[in-house]
Amino acid sequence: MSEKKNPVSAAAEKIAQKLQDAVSPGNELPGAPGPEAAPVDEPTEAREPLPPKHDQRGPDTYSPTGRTTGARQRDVAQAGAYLTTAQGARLYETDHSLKAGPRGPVLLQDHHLREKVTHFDHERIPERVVHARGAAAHGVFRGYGAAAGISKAAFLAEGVETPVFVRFSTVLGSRGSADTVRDTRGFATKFYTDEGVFDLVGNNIPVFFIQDAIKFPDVIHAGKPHPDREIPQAQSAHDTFWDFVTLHTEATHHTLWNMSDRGIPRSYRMMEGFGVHTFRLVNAEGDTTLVKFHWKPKLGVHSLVWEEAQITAGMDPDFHRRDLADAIEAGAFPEWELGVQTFPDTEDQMFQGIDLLDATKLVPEELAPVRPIGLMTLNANPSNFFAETEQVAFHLGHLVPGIDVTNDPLLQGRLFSYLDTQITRLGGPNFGQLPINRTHAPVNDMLRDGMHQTAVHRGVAPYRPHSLDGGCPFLAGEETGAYIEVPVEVSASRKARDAAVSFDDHFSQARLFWLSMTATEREHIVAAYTFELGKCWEEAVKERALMVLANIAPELCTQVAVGLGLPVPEATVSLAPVGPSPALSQLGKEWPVDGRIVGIVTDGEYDLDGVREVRRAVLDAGMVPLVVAPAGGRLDPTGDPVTVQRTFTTARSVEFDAILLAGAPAPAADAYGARDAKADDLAAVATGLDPRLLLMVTEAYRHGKAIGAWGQGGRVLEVAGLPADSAGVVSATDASSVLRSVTALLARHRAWDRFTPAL
Ligand code: HEM
Repeated sequence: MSEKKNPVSAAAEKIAQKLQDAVSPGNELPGAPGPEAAPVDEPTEAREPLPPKHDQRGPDTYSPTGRTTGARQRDVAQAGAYLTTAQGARLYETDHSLKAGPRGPVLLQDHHLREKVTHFDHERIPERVVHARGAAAHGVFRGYGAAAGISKAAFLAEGVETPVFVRFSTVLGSRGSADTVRDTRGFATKFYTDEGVFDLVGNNIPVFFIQDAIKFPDVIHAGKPHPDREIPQAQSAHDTFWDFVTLHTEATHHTLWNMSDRGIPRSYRMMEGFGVHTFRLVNAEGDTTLVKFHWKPKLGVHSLVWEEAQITAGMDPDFHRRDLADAIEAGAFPEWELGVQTFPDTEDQMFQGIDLLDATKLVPEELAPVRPIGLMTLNANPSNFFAETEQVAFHLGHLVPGIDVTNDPLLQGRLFSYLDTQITRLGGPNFGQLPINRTHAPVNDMLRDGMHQTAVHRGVAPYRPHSLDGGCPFLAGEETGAYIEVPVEVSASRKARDAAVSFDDHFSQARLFWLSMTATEREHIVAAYTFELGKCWEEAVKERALMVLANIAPELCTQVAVGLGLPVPEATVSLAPVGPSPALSQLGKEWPVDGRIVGIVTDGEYDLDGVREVRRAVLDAGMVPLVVAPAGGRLDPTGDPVTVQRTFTTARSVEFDAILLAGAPAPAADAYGARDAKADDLAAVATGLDPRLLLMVTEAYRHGKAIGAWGQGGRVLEVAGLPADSAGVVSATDASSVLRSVTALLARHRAWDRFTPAL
């Protein structure tokens, strides 16, 4: 089968299958592989979350009498054919409570009722105080060995494979908020190494709002909804956020990234990740190197446009979550290379004038290239959201030999905060025993008791040294043990609530970022500031924000001021003499098109052969075709049927990366949809085209998406007023040449020429 030769294509086909509108049995996609037809090089077993090795350790099953003290937890969860109570008693009824007669009061003795309702009453745990909304996946990390000279961490050695669990998140929103809001994204990775767990808890933005963790409660209080009415949800477009970031101008650089396209990623699969802080690596000889960690996505870094992000938040609030899960389920496993920028571990911990302990600063890749040291592949979805994604607990203090922290004051505060919050969030100090948090290395600690203790520890002497339990745990040597502090000198100084003078520079790198953007990206930034500040109520906050922008770039400040209708202020500092870092721009590069979603619009009759052909070609290119028609069901059911996956009632342009027009569907093909047509769409109806199709096409055009048409499809372009020679619009006589041109456009993500930058 061709799917076996081309796993990407097979993966795309499976995504297409997954994305179908409620397809009835027997209505499968023609040619779609069944579950048994998984691609050969992606065995289905590999997609199962790997059971923690620690599951087999002694204490779980130990009992002084030699019998097990209970079934192992994984056997308890839903084993057996009968419905039971939590105690394993089989139930014959679960829909009626025990009453004194059919119409009588409920009896207190009904244990099944009380157990069921009580457990339900306690099902929720507090959401994370930040990063509450997230999605996660299992995978594997494979070391390249390129870091062997600078770190003795065993999992970085060549060819070593380490299971990982990654959770992506937004920061400000609650658990139920939308995925596509403008925000920073969390990118936290747990490596289950043979030497213990290593967590890399980063973001998709390489700098942070604040330089010292003591301000974290403040920045989060400012960014979260206002405490009186708890609005707005999951947004920074409100007074308190802008009040904070303009009073604490160290936040300027991170805020600028949020206002750029990085604040609205197209997919978790298309985001970079950054460890943000500088870490210290230690090699076998004890030599140290300072590093910054980077995750580079194989699919490139891509973003939504703002209107698209807003529409998506309503049409599909789970857009990113769904995208990640569907891709993995289909075998289109997302991949990132882990890389490091390396710096000499000098006494001042500066690199070319950049303070490596200041988390509001990045080091341009042109000055310190990112050296790849391993590859991460996400290849399995969690089996249970709560057990895994919700209960996972990351911590910067989870370190392995060869990786150490630095004195970055933001990092130092984080070392305290995560364990502390998790004790509340996960209900006690034993959350490390939850399956998703368990290390895969053997454990022999002296931590005892506490809420939710599930280990049955042996012996009487949980202290060291001891002489009672017939063997005292060994201590590792300095070379192999973790938490050996690198003997860096701590300069004798006076205690002070203070920071280094270099921390006072709040604008130079914001300017560097601005200068690194293309004209189109700058226009998006101007629009984002104008939107966000336009949502603020307090004039003083807006004026202060303009003063901050004047210190970054006068042209940015002027454009935003025009949009807000406010005077342009003078800069309060002289503009920093910095140059651009072209690596920071997302544009001008070409990337693989794997997993891109292509909508194929048909009227249901015209050129169905072209539709079949283009659908097959989209799959062969590793992309996902979704057939859109006026009504659901199957087209040409007696011939070679084509399944309709979206109708004009369920489809919206935001779901597609590109649209192919194979026909020109008429309105009122479905009566309900026709009623949807608004009065101002009547003109469109008069043209003989379904107004919802015109909305889809004009929206896609506004969002810079590639649009292709052939045959009857060309009429849609005409009615929509899109000349066939406009940027990113392709018209030809046959389906294959249209798809060829559209695929080439997709490699650049959008038809960027369609935006007409003023800057
Ligand atoms: C470079 C700066 C920072 C980055 C990159 C960062 C990243 C993250 C990420 C990715 C998460 C979500 C982890 C998950 O998916 O479970 C998270 C959660 C959290 N962060 Fe940070 N953070 C930063 C700064 C801080 C600071 C300064 C503090 C506190 C002083 C802090 C406190 C927290 C807390 C309390 C949570 C919730 C943890 C949990 O409930 O498990 N973060 N952070």
